[in-house]
Amino acid sequence: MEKLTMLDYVKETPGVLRTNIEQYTALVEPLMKEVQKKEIKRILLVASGSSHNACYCARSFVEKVSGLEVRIITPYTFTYYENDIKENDLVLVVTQSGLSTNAIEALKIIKKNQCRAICLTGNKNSDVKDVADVVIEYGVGEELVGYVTKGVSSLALFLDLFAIAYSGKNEYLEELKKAVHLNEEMIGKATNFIQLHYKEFSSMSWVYSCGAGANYGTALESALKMGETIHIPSCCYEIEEYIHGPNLQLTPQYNVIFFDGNDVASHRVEQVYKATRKVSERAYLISNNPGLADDDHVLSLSDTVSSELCPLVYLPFVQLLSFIISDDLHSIYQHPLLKEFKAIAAAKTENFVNYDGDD
Ligand SMILES: O=P(O)(O)OC[C@H]1O[C@](O)(CO)[C@@H](O)[C@@H]1O
Repeated sequence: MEKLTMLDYVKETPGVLRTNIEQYTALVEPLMKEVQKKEIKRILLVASGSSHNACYCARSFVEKVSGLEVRIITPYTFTYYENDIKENDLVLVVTQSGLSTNAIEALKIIKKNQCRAICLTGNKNSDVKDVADVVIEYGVGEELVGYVTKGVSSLALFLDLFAIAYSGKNEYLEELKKAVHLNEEMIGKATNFIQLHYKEFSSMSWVYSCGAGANYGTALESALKMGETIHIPSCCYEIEEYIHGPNLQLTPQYNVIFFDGNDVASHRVEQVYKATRKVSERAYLISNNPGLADDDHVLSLSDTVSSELCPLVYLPFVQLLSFIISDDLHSIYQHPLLKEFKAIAAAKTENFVNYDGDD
């Protein structure tokens, strides 16, 4: 059988998201059982890499709908510096593979603090089962490719669905369905957009991704995914922070991608994008800003969702850009010395199987 790719999983995602929305009460029930045990005031999400970014993609929606504060922290910082768990905290360690060594360490710290060690994962039979008190799957199904795409969107959706179940505000389900519809539209539109600017995208030496609000999560994932796959320096900035220093090194060679939430801040995104275009033609904007409809560096869709759900719509763009360019350039293969790196500092347990064959 042909090896599955990121592209296969990007295409599979809208169907999985639809199914998860349809079956959301059953999907979030194990987590709902956990929150019924005590009063919750804050959710603490402990996660790395794409799992961490998916939490950022969901945070604004979860806070708006549930009324709960959401804090996101990396497992390393949690384990060594900031693990003061409050009585009304719901702490969730999130790891898609269930094989990240730092997530396992975070679960051990939670147990040591005599709190409930809850793990959200893509695979409940993975190593986390040996340390967690309870392991809950978030409905990604199987994703063999390490450069996860389906897992990011389905994790963000799971957190959104949990907020709906927790608050009883079922009216938000319709907007989630609309976001999934636009996620599917984005797959086609992003593919065409990448082809339109193929000479520039396939010759990037470094790239900035800029977003704010929920799209800070989109920008984080954009930066991580391109760095992981295209193997170029790839940074994420909040929109306005980008013009407080990082912009000062701009030259016409710089690539900058902006994610607009189509909300009250859009006018400022437009200004920052237009300012960047004065220095580099390699600036791109994902936005439905009607004032930019004729600009072929702007990718827009047939409709919008509230800015809190934008990441669910925009993620296919960053995933496809990472896949198409890294696949065409064969850039995904790691330097041979990375083997020696991993022998000293491993991010995954020995049970991790590298499906991609890139190490
Ligand atoms: O969600 P997990 O499985 O803990 O993985 C976190 C991150 O670790 C990596 O697999 C790298 O080790 C990333 O690709 C991923 O985003």
